[in-house]
Amino acid sequence: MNNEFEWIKSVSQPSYRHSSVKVGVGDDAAIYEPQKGYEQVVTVDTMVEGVHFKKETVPAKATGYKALAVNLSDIAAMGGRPLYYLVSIAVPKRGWTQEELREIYEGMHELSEKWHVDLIGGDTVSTDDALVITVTVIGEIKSGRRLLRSNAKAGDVLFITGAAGSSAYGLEKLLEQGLKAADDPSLKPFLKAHQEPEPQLQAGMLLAEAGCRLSLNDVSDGLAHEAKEIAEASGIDVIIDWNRLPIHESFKEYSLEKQESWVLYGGEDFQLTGTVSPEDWESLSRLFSSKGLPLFRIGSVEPGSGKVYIEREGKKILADKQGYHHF
Ligand SMILES: Nc1ncnc2c1ncn2[C@@H]1O[C@H](COP(=O)(O)OP(=O)(O)O)[C@@H](O)[C@H]1O
Ligand SMILES: Cc1ncc(C[n+]2csc(CCOP(=O)(O)OP(=O)(O)O)c2C)c(N)n1
Ligand SMILES: [Mg+2]
Ligand SMILES: [Mg+2]
Ligand SMILES: [Mg+2]
Repeated sequence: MNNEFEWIKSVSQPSYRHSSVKVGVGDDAAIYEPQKGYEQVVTVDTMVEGVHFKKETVPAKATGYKALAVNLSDIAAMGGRPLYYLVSIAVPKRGWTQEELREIYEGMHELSEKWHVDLIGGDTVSTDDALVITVTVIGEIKSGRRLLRSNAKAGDVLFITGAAGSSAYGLEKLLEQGLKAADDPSLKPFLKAHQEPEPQLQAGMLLAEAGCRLSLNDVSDGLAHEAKEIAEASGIDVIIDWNRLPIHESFKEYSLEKQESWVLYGGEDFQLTGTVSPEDWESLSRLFSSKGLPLFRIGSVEPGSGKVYIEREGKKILADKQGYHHF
C-alpha cells in the first residue's frame, strides 16, 4: 500500500445517501443526527481469515459483501432499518494485493448501495497474521417495534424466512473443491448462500411493521442453536418439526445425520427465525405471500425451560448437538 491516507480516500464514498450524516469519513469520529420517534440499533461482527473465510472458499469481493451482509442480518433480526456502517480492517503484510483489498470494498459498496447504507468511518491497520475485517452497522427502529429473542410464548408458531443448510452445504463443497466448485452449475445457489448471503432486511422490517408480539433471531450459528437462544431468552421450549423444514431436494439423497449437520447445526444461513401467536401467524403468512416473500411454519413453542426438540415421525428428540462455537 503506497499511502494509508490515500487508500482510505480511495475506498470512501464520494457523497452520503443520508442527509442525517453530519460528519463522515475524515475526522476523528463520525456524527449523525438520529430521527425523532426512532430507537437506534447497533451491531458489530468480525470475520477472520481462516475462521470465517479462506481464499479457497470466498473470493475477495464476496468477502466484503459477506462482512457487511452478516451485520445487516443482525439489524434485520431486530426488525431494524440499516443506515450507516463502519469498517475496521487489519491487513496482513503479505498475501493480499491492493487489487484484492479494493475488491473487498467493491463487495461492500455493492451491498451498501442495495440497502442504502453509508460508510461513515472505520480503521485501517497492518498485521503479521491473517486478514481481519470488522463491520459495525447502525440502524433505526420505530419506537415500540423492536423484535427480541425474549418475546416467545407457549402456544406460538415457529417460522423461518427461507431454506436452512444451503450455506453449510456450499462450504462443504468449497472446502473439498475450492473455488472451482463454481464450475458445477448445480452448486451455484449453495455457493452464493455461503459466499454472498442476502440479509433478510425486507422480511425483518415487514415483521416489525406488522406490530404484533414476535420473537426473532438470525441464523448465524445454526437453526437449532438460534432456536435455543430464543428458548432460553423466553423461558420456553421450541419444537422444530423436521418434516416442515424447507430442505433442498438434493439433500434427501444423503444420510439423515448429514442432512441434520447442514440444516440444524450448519450455520451462516442468515435467514430469520422466530415465533408468533397462531392468530398473528395467519395474518403474517398472508402479508408475506402478498409481498411475494417466503415464510415457512416449521414448529411450535411449548411451556418449558430453554430446550429445543426435533420432532420426526411423532417422536421428539432433544437437539443437544451444538452449532458453530468459537471456543
Ligand atoms: N467480546 C464481546 N464483548 C461484549 N459483548 C459481546 C462480545 N461478544 C459478543 N457480545 C454480545 O453478546 C451477544 C451475543 O453475541 P453473538 O452470539 O455474536 O450474536 P450474533 O450471533 O447475533 O452475532 C450480543 O449482544 C453481542 O453484542
Ligand atoms: C473456512 C471456514 N471454515 C468454517 C466456517 C464455518 N463458520 C465459521 S464462523 C461460523 C458461525 C458464524 O460466525 P460467528 O462469528 O459465530 O457469527 P455470529 O454468531 O457472531 O453472527 C461458521 C458456521 C467458515 N465460514 N469458513
Ligand atoms: Mg456476533
Ligand atoms: Mg444474530
Ligand atoms: Mg456465533
